[in-house]
Amino acid sequence: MSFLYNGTAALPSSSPLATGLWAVGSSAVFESSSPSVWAITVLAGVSLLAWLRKPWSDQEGHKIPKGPKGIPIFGSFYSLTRYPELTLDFWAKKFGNLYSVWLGNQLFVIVSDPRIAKDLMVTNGNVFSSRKEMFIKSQTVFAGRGITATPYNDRWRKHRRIATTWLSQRAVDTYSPVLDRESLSLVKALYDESKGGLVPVNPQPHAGRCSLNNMTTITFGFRTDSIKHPLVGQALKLSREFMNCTGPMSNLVDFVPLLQYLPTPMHRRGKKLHRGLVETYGGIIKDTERKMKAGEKVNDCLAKTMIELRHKEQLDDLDMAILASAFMIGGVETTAAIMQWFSALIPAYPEIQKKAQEELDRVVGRDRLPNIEDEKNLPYCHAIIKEVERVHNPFWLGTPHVASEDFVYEGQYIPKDTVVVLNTWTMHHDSHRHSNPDKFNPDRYINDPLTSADSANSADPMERDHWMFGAGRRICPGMIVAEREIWLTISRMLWAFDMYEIPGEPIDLKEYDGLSGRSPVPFRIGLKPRHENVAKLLKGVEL
Ligand code: HEM
Repeated sequence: MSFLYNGTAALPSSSPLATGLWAVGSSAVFESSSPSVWAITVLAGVSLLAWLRKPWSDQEGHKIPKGPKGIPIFGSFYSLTRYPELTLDFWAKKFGNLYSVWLGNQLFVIVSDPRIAKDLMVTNGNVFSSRKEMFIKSQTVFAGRGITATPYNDRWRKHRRIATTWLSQRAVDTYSPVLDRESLSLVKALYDESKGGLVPVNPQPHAGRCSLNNMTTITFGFRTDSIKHPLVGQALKLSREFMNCTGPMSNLVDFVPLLQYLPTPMHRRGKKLHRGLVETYGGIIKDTERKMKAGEKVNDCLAKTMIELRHKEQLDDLDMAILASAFMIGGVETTAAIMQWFSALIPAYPEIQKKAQEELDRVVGRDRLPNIEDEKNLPYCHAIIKEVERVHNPFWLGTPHVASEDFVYEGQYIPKDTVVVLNTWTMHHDSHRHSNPDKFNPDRYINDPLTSADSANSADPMERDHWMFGAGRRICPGMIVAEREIWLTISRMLWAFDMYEIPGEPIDLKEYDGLSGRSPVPFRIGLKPRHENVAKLLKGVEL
């Protein structure tokens, strides 16, 4: 048995953390036509010098938080693998709740405690609300535009303001009928595909289309009518590729600047993804603009708002295409992943399903489906959703923030430009906050009636339900729409179906699709309608 270098020394090489380390690095860095040896030598020399000049302490002698030292040039990059959250958790146990990691020349500070998260990202939000302009995600894929990857500046404020006009509580109330319709359509699609409960179904593409339709309606004012619609495949492919290309700690080329001058496969993929986003979503916006100019009817949507505001807000075509892309990426894989993890997980817990269905029968009855107003009266169903989100946060590393000035926190130095990562895996598995954290147990949330959006404002950060939506001024602005959408789909699936595992087809809850965003690997489940009103009430529902 061999051991990994440095901070992960206790992890056996047979562990999932150890597999494929060098494979990740080498394929991510060089193309088959490698540059000449002397170019590599120069690159290595310059990178080594930069590595040696790193800031380890400030002028008053405050040191950066301790952490794994890493190796010259690459830092600890090779200790992170397909499961970076497990490595971060391992280091949190070794170095504490605030530690540092170097990846190439980039310093990361990893936050694994709710109080520190609040102190830094909320209380000192003026310092910790920026983003690093990552080479692949920000510079290549988003071309410096959009809201998600933009530093804390006026462009970000403008885009956040425009995004919020479509994501605030008031806005979401106006288009709740859309969310209502799409969740019904999802249940109907599952019912039809299972032939009324007779054949197994993979719910994933249906969940994907449901989230997609919500976002296309909000962003572009239209919906798709089946999972075979060309936009479904194209949009899901783009967001999957985005998840695979933009992990906050997964691209060495982001952290070793000289590699950015080499023709790496990742750079090529980033450029192709950029083109795909601009052609697909920029193309729809252009079409919308053409219709508006021709006096054709265009439903209210983000695209229409942007076109109307383009001169006042000085939005160019690229701004609009990338802001729309942020909705189509941020709002699709995320909510769909929660629906998918729920569907993968719940068949293993028939007693939890039964308890939720007894609550639904008691409060809602069988003559209608649950709706938004029912949520406050269905604490167990509400708790199931929070527990799915705790154990299967689709973005364990979230979108890191960046310190925009030097900061000293409890005697530890966090230099300007440090990337700050919320280590939500450790926070969601902290046994002081969540007893027996490896157990799927919705009861832990039974006395928590708050929405996640309200919970994020809890005075005591230890009371916050989970950290799936991030923290502080960059917290996910799509929380309200996401929660509403997830509530309607999951409560209605519980109302309509007994969900069970197909004999001989175990569902893998550990492996996943996607590098930075998580959804389960393909699986099938049985969906038995619970009573005859299911068919009756779904009759006539539009697919
Ligand atoms: C389960 C669903 C979702 C999850 C888990 C999720 C998660 C996140 C996280 C972790 C962040 C970064 C927060 C931070 O920096 O602290 C974020 C930002 C963002 N999310 Fe979501 N999100 C979800 C749904 C949505 C939806 C439905 C939209 C709708 C458009 C959306 C749009 C955005 C945008 C635009 C940002 C960038 C905000 C900024 O940088 O200022 N998200 N999301």
